[in-house]
Amino acid sequence: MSLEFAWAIPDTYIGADDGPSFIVDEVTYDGSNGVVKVEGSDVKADIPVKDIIAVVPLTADDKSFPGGYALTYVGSNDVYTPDMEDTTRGYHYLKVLTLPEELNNLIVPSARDKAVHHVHIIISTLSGTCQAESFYENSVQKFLASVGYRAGSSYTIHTTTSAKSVQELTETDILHSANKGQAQRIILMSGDGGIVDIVNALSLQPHSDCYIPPAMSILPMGTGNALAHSIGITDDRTSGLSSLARGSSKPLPIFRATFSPGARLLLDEATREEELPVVDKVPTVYGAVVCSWGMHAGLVADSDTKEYRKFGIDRFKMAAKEALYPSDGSPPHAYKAKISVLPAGTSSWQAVPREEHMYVLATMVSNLEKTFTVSPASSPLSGSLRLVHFGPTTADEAMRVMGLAYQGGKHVDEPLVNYEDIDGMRIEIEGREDEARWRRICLDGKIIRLEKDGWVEIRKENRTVVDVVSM
Ligand SMILES: Nc1ncnc2c1ncn2[C@@H]1O[C@H](COP(=O)(O)OP(=O)(O)OP(=O)(O)O)[C@@H](O)[C@H]1O
Repeated sequence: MSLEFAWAIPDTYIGADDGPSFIVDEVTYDGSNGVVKVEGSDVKADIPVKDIIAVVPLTADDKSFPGGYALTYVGSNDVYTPDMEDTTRGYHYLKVLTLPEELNNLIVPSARDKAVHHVHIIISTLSGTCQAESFYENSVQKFLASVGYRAGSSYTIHTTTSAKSVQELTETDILHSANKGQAQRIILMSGDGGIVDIVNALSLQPHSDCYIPPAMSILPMGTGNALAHSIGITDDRTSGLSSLARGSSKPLPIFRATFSPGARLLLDEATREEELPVVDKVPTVYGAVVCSWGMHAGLVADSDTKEYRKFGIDRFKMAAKEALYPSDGSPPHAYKAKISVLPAGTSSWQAVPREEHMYVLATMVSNLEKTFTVSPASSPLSGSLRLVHFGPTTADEAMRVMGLAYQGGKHVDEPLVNYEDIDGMRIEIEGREDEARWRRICLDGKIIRLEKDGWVEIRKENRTVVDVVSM
């Protein structure tokens, strides 16, 4: 099987402004190892099919390639002969005259061939290690241009300026259009925080009868990126671009958390606090990823500082070590509360037969990080809610057990760990924790402090407010 590449076009080369052009003599496709081989006088590359973002049919105005295709893929410096310099991993763009059948499923229509509904790009500047703006400028913008989308006419860019930016945009523009029955695409360049802001802004207000859930494409730019990892968006090297180009949308399952009246959202490294939104007189927050208390909530809260954020994903492990091995040499904290669960498919609450706890985490996703499989039985977007929990143990044992989550989720096979399919969970502090830091709840990365006799209850929510795009 052979492909006929003509050249890489310098002005549409994605990833650098002055990419050189190449004459390609021979291109072959090897189905057995899924690799497209490009060989020419000054170019040589093996392109794994996994690295191909999209194949776009060229329209009649591409006169030099009538009936051809534009092929975009994640490039690397192996596309060049050694004497050519390229230090960036960019997104390359080639024109192809004939396409082997095996690549037909990678074809997406050009924006010029279809009606474009409204597209919002949200660039969350402070997510993760602050890469969203540069990824937009160096890659996303150029990729969208290669499939016929132009900033301004076919999409609107929204760059965050505060922690409220995503929420404000969603509850004004996006909700308004959804309620008018308009189909929308949100390209979200953030971590899980941007997702929970969108979910809440769309869930807390009433919907019209003609409400259309916006379709959200995630380009993961956060630290954990739990939802993106759990639904396969990061399975290839295209940083979410292949799902954006070729994915389809499915309803995003969510849960509802209700809180006691004195619960407060902690902000700005816990220097500020806010009341929670109220629904039917009850403080309410919606989530799509996780609700935890104990060790996990503590380490997310403690590591959400400017200092820790510099360390990227390592901030969670660093904070976990500090929580497990306190500097005064004392053992890790034994968290005290009454916990009840509503087992899946039942209608009666059951108390967890344990007074003290270390790890209590309910989740709708499988992975909290790419390799941290907290709930191995959770399948993508299935809507199941699973609870992982265990009681007090030594720091070394907690490290060992949760370390097994990095081995495909083997921690759930440990006798110490309880793992349950649930429809709901309730945590009641009952005045048993004096210090505020032991009463922190993590909800999709947001930190909410309960009062001394406070409580939180979560339940699966049976409605769709937003769709999510995945392969
Ligand atoms: N310009 C800004 N000014 C202040 N806050 C911002 C700004 N841009 C983004 N933020 C806030 O930064 C936080 C980023 O959270 P996000 O979840 O996207 O990234 P993360 O916490 O690194 O990743 P993850 O939740 O996946 O681990 C959000 O709370 C968001 O509101």
